[in-house]
Amino acid sequence: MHGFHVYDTTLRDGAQQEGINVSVADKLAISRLLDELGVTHIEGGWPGANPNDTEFFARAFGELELHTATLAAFGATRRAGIDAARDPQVQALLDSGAEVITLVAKSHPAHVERALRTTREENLAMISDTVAHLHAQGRTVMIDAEHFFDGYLLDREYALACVRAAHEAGAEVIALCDTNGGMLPGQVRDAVADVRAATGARLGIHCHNDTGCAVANSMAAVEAGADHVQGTINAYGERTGNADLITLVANLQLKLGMDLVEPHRLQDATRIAHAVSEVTNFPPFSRQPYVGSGAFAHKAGLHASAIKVDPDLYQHIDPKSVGNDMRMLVSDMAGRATVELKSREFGIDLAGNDEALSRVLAKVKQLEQQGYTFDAADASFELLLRRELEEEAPQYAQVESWRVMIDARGGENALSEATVKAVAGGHRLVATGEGNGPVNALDHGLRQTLTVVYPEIEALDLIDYKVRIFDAAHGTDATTRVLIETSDAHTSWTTVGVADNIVEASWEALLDGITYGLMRAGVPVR
Ligand SMILES: CC(=O)SCCNC(=O)CCNC(=O)[C@H](O)C(C)(C)COP(=O)(O)OP(=O)(O)OC[C@H]1O[C@@H](n2cnc3c(N)ncnc32)[C@H](O)[C@@H]1OP(=O)(O)O
Ligand SMILES: CC(=O)C(=O)O
Repeated sequence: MHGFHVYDTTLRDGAQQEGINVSVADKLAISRLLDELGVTHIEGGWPGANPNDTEFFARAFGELELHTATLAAFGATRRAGIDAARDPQVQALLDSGAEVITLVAKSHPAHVERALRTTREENLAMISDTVAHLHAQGRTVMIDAEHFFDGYLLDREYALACVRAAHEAGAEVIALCDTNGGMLPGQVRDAVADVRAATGARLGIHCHNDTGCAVANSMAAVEAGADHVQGTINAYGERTGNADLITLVANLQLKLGMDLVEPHRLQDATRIAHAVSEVTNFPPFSRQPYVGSGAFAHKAGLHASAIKVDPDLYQHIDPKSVGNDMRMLVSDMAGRATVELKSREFGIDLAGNDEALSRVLAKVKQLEQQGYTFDAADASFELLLRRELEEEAPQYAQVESWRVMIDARGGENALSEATVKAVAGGHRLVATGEGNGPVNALDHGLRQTLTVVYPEIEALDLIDYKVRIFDAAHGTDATTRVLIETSDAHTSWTTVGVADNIVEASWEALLDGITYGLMRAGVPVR
């Protein structure tokens, strides 16, 4: 009896995604995260194809201490017309030291004849010779049967012959690949069931997402008897990507009751998916199933009112089982229940306080109509809430005035200037900041003015700035919304400002960003 394989190909097929470029150090870091997730195999790359992948294997065996995963090296069957033992590409796979070697093999007649430019018989020999050679060297060999489903639909007998050639030569698993990603679940289910019955081989599944069905197709294959699934973290991969491995594992484990990874590892899935995003430098996708920041976020007021009774009424699993959290989003679609639940996130209990709930809700709806957006700016909502309630948000300074001057010369050397006047800590403060634009200058001016009394401001950084113009047709009368993300190096928060000009909207979002940061850090009003 063999165990189910959770085979990760983030470092190989995931790295085939447009825009991903991972160094050896990145690959080592991702491998550690994959091992924490509990995958059984990490496909590290194609040794011999590029220096990075060769170096990865050379370093991985010395530097990685893997607990759940085995490293697999990826390569191709031998070239047509040469002995497997004399093919340098096959030798590089052996030289990598990997215990598991996965070979991509053709199983579609048109690919054999037109891409490989060889005969069907020679392709079968390429498969069996290469598998037998690597097997004889003591390696576990797996096959990625490329374009399997398209080939199967065109010429079932030939596709089966490729699977049999690999199986009989000693391949442990033959992963059937939907290389072009064009299959639908019914087609995959039928083909896998048929191949299994016809060959008796152990089957795996490798799907791409071109029909948006990579996970569904992989599930269908498992239901038809495949016990090896391939996928990538965050669904990275060639074109539209591969099956999202975390979604797949969560579906199989939480929905079908399969025992694939230890529950405490799945409970770390959100952190791991986001940590991989950090390494690849691709921002996490908020609507990603299970691990997206929005996967358990609720905006509609009616949802919140039911969630107040029982969160399970509007969620398909407990978010904690994948390390995620439920969140309430406050917007003009909110009801009093939304405000009550959101306030609870801030440690404010408004249960039964209908007057306050209605007041805050009315304010939110009125401001959203003017262009504010609180579902994207939690920090501004918390400040609004505290300002509306008895326990006011701290007011760290009374700003008397601010003004900005823009250097009309423009160009690289032109600096804008902002002067901010405020009263704080019993002093009247005035300072001027410079910046490479009016908002940058205002940010510096505000900080320089308040730092004298609140040196904690130095730990706060503006990390993102977004502008949206409403009613652009009104030209210079249009409304501007600014969202500013501020960070204290551990976490970040977003504030919103709306005005009929960009500088005023930015000022509001900037001041709230700093106020929120000081409040969060527990800084008292001085
Ligand atoms: C479906 C997939 O995603 S499989 C993974 C694909 N990944 C990659 O291609 C990334 C790494 N690839 C590379 O670095 C390069 O393509 C290399 C090093 C593998 C080969 O580079 P080159 O030697 O310059 O060859 P090139 O890329 O032009 O052509 C590939 C060769 O492999 C042959 N080939 C293709 N598939 C297979 C296969 N399954 N088995 C054996 N040979 C194959 C082709 O016929 C071609 O042979 P030819 O040079 O005799 O015409
Ligand atoms: C092997 C592989 O990556 C594919 O067929 O898609």
